[in-house]
Amino acid sequence: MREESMRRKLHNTIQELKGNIRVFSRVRPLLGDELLGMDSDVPQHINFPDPDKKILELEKLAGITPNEVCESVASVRRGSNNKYEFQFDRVFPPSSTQTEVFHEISQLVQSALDGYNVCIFAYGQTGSGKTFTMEGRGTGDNRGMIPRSVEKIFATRDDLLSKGWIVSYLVSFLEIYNETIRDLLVQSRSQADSTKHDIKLVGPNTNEVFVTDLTTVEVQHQDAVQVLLKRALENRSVAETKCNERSSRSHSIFRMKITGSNSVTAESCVGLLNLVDLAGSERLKESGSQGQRLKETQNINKSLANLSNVIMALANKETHVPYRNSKLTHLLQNCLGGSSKMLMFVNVSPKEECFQETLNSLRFATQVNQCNIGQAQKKVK
Ligand SMILES: Nc1ncnc2c1ncn2[C@@H]1O[C@H](COP(=O)(O)OP(=O)(O)OP(=O)(O)O)[C@@H](O)[C@H]1O
Repeated sequence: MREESMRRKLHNTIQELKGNIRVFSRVRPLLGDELLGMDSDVPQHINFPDPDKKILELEKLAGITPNEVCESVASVRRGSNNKYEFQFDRVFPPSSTQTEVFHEISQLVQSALDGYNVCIFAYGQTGSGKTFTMEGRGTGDNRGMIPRSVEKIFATRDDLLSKGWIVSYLVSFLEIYNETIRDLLVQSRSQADSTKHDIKLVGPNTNEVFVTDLTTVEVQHQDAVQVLLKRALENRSVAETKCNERSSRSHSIFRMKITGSNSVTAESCVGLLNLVDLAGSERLKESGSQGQRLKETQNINKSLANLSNVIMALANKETHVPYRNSKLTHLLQNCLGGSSKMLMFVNVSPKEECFQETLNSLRFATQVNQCNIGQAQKKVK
């Protein structure tokens, strides 16, 4: 227990020094047909030169016009032979397992249990492994960050109860598609399509918001969360057939609110864990979108740009933070900023043809990594 509390303290100290914003990069392996004609299952244009696993090097193997690649970010170095070096808090090569990745975020999940607001994002182009990282595949070793976080949270339950805590866990799961909120936990699909949801402040003297008419489920056991995740997946896949791979075009937010009160010590605390699978980040120019797709891409670009604007405004301590400019940041406004902890995965495709998008994603992540958004505060009464 002492070791655990020391680890927690160290995590909080590191996070405070970093300003409570961390960035990890994860490169997925080459899969299926992508391996055809390749000498190896490891991408040749992405190198991991650093034994400490903090540097990712992108190398353009065959002709790219240097001007095509805008390098304005200080920590991105363009070396010879068109090499671009990026430094993050942690870099996960294609061989990394879900267990290894979760190990690096488990202290943040602990922070939500300790009464912090925590946001973990997956950012990257379509097909780069965001959903695999967050939700994972199946119930075995490929389980993603959401089920693993839930397991960690429930693993502490008995210990908390034995120490006199009364705890409750409230789960919601929604998606934002074309700036419209859709409840992923509804029982009836027609209800999901017909209900309009708004974002409102919980009270006059708080920046805490809630979504009107959103299903929130109190869960007593981790298996109950699995049932909810399955329901969300079904609700999403139905929409997908109607809206053409909609899940790639929407942001999804899994939220767990952990409330605890202890009558013995007269303590209470509330933590919020948000696990956010962002919509594919590909640029308009590269995506060649038209019609409905164009509208989707514009909405995605707008909301991702606004996420970046919010982070920059927080880092620059600006008096106005433009939370309300998109549903995503409006919804997360009390989980981004001084009193919260944030981590961003930048997911990377190993395909060489995705070089430009990879570069765009890594540049975005580098900007986020350079932000210092201040110290987090626990919400303990
Ligand atoms: N680390 C990994 N190991 C094995 N398979 C992976 C890994 N990452 C991703 N995949 C597989 O690659 C494919 C694309 O991944 P995924 O669907 O997670 O991408 P995505 O970024 O969420 O895309 P979208 O934006 O379309 O939702 C999936 O078949 C997924 O199972």
